[in-house]
Amino acid sequence: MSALAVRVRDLTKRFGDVIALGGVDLDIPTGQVHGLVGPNGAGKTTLLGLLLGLSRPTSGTLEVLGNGVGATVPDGVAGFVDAPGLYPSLTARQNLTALARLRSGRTAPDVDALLDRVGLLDVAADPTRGFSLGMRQRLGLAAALLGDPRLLVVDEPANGLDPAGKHQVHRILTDLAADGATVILSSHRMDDLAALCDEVTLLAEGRVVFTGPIHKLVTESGELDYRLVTADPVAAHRLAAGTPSLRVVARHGHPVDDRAIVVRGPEPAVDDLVRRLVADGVAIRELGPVVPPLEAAFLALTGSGGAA
Ligand SMILES: Nc1ncnc2c1ncn2[C@@H]1O[C@H](COP(=O)(O)OP(=O)(O)OP(=O)(O)O)[C@@H](O)[C@H]1O
Repeated sequence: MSALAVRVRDLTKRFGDVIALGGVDLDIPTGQVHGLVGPNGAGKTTLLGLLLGLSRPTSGTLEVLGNGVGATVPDGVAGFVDAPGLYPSLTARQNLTALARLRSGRTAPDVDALLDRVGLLDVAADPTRGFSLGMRQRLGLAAALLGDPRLLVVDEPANGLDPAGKHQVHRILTDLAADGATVILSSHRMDDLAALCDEVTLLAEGRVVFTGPIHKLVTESGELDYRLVTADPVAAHRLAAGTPSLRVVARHGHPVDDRAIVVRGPEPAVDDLVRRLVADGVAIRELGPVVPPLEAAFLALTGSGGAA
């Protein structure tokens, strides 16, 4: 088996005048959960659709599971974009059985086991018409798992799920990767991506602006703002102002209240301040980044003003 589940070179996709993807290069190793993130309109859905064979590239090379993607998608690839397609008048069990027959020409023996795996066995006999968004996502995931995919491509798989459901879906995805499959998921939830993914690719305006391990993405944000609450805000302000490479700032939207100060600088300078506070006997009650580091990196690299 190729060490790469996905190999993309100079991939371009145009819709008329719109360049949804403009010269994307990307390697996704086998056996990892890989996150795709980016602002609205960055090209994530377009890329997922190309991987699933739902559309064809305008130009460039796209190899999946060691095979070039041409008129057909290689065996072993499954998933959904936007939302899973279901037959509303059929029950959950009937939906999966029908899909299994369509795909393999025979009834899959493991439909109930799959429904159990995604937490839908209790509602197996209910028509999917009445399913919530979270239930649809789970059934879509079960449908994608029908053929034991080696590459699973999913769009916001935890959309609409409560915390327990989200945990269950995350577990399914990480178990798949632990068994050697590759999972590519698109999400706007940076905390989900941080919890799930080995590596992430950040797209902006149809281009890759970062690809690699999450911890490296975090370092891309450079200086962060940290909110510091101490037992003695006056002393904390004085010590922070005297710490090299550190500035005391008040940011719009993050006003400094009378107990807290906000400092901006690299991590080692914040460490330095902590040592100074401790040496002066100033008790630290809270210290943390104002914007989570992943979100800060997202904003820095995409130049977005809004949240992920
Ligand atoms: N079928 C289409 N016809 C015309 N333009 C399209 C089509 N599909 C996508 N686009 C355009 O391509 C660009 C990328 O869209 P895409 O849906 O891939 O972005 P995205 O990153 O998935 O965004 P979102 O986070 O909002 O889902 C956008 O400018 C979009 O308007």
